[in-house]
Amino acid sequence: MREEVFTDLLSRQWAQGRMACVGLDPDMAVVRASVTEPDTEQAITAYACAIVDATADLVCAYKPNIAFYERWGVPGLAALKNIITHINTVAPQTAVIVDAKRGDIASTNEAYRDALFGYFGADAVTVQPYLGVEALRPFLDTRDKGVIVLCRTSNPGSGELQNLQTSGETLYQRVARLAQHDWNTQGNVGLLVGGTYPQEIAEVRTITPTLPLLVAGVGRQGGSVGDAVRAGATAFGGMIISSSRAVIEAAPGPAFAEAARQATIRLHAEIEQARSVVTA
Ligand SMILES: O=C(O)c1cc(=O)[nH]c(=O)n1[C@@H]1O[C@H](COP(=O)(O)O)[C@@H](O)[C@H]1O
Repeated sequence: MREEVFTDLLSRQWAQGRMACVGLDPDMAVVRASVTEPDTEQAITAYACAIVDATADLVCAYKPNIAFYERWGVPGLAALKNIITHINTVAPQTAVIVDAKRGDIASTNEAYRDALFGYFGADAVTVQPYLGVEALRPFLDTRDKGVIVLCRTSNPGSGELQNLQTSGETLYQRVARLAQHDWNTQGNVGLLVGGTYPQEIAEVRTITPTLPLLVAGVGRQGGSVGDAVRAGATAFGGMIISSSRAVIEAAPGPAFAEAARQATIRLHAEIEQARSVVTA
């Protein structure tokens, strides 16, 4: 496990104007079209590491979703480990958020914590709060590591549960309030908000003036980067704006890495443009 504290990594990146994040969710058809390595572990590793090399100066974080590695079994998980090691080597100031959406009883969460922070070396993970804060303790008590709690997700059906009214507020507002006032005792909690719901991002930001907000759902899911940033950015940054397919699948084929760089430049520019309005 490396020593860097997640929130320190983030603050330094924000201070340098970086809020973009590239989601490393490799689709095997795209990988095969883009690199020549026949072996699954080597192909996924080569593909993702080339994207890292092409974008590391532009982003505050990378967000591999573990599902895209687990689906290939041992070679996929070995590739994920290789990629995180590569990021730590070539971009040691860039955070790695492993998107695993974990959350189980506390003893099982201890096993998830050891796998994600210990074995894989994540700086932060995504978790779901459905079992309550007591169950999330193993993550929350790892104070150097970020714990990003699903609050208002980007998918069309997210309101089915997250919009339910609970004591005069919605469930996602309640999650935001608990995160800000009760769960963040170690200063390592963030919230996931969907870029497809800027109004809800604004509500969450009102409830949580200080927590980092991870935004997914811009790019291929159609969320507006500008609307998300205007709804949730703070004077210090405050957000991690993540895009996966729109960046890493920008041009499957030999020029995939350069195309990913150009897509990341556009993402960064959209963030910058919206931030200039926020901070003006
Ligand atoms: O936790 C997440 O990152 C997440 C939350 C959410 O509400 N919506 C969402 O799309 N995600 C993840 O963000 C990534 C989105 O990928 P793209 O739609 O290709 O940018 C995937 O890894 C999703 O699992």
